[in-house]
Amino acid sequence: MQQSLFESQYDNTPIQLDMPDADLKYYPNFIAASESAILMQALHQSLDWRQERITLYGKTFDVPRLQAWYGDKNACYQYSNLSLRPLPWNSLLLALKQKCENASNSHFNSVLANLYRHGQDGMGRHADNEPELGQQPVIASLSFGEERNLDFYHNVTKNKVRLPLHNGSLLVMSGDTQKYWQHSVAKTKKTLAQRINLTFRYIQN
Ligand SMILES: O=C(O)CCC(=O)C(=O)O
Ligand SMILES: [Fe+2]
Repeated sequence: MQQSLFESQYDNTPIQLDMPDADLKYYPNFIAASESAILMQALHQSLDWRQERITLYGKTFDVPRLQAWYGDKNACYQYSNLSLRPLPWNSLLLALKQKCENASNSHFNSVLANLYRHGQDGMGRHADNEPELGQQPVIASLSFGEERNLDFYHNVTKNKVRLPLHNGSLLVMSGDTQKYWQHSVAKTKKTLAQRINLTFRYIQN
């Protein structure tokens, strides 16, 4: 019999976060700490991490993190007038995708991987509300390594909620979350170890 990639009994009971106009389910111990350390190292080594650049007001900057985009062949997304093709899945990403699909009862065809190398890496405020994600996208966000805060901002009430995402956790964002809330990963001057986050998505074509 094939051995399972995931040996441990994980805790698959989510915490439903009490935030208006959002559907957020948090699984603090989705993957056991011992496994998360191994998975983090495997992701670090096996993904094709790239330094993307963005142009803002005529100036070009390095994005403050490394990224990799994997998925089904046809799961392209539009980015600054470019149609970006994903890299083909590897077996580790496919296994993690399956695990997130089972938990969230959803289907994903792509994943954006982000590597935050230290405290000075982060992600600016945004919503994952691109048209190709549909009206009420389900996004499964898996975190490995250093705990970082995901800060939510309500578009109308300006309410702020800070959610620390810890090693081996899963956050499933669905319903109207992207419509009413933006989120960011703040930079910090603190000395922090690396973190890898995977956001599984379904791109409609
Ligand atoms: O790193 C995180 O927890 C957030 C990533 C994110 O918001 C995204 O990939 O869209
Ligand atoms: Fe996001």
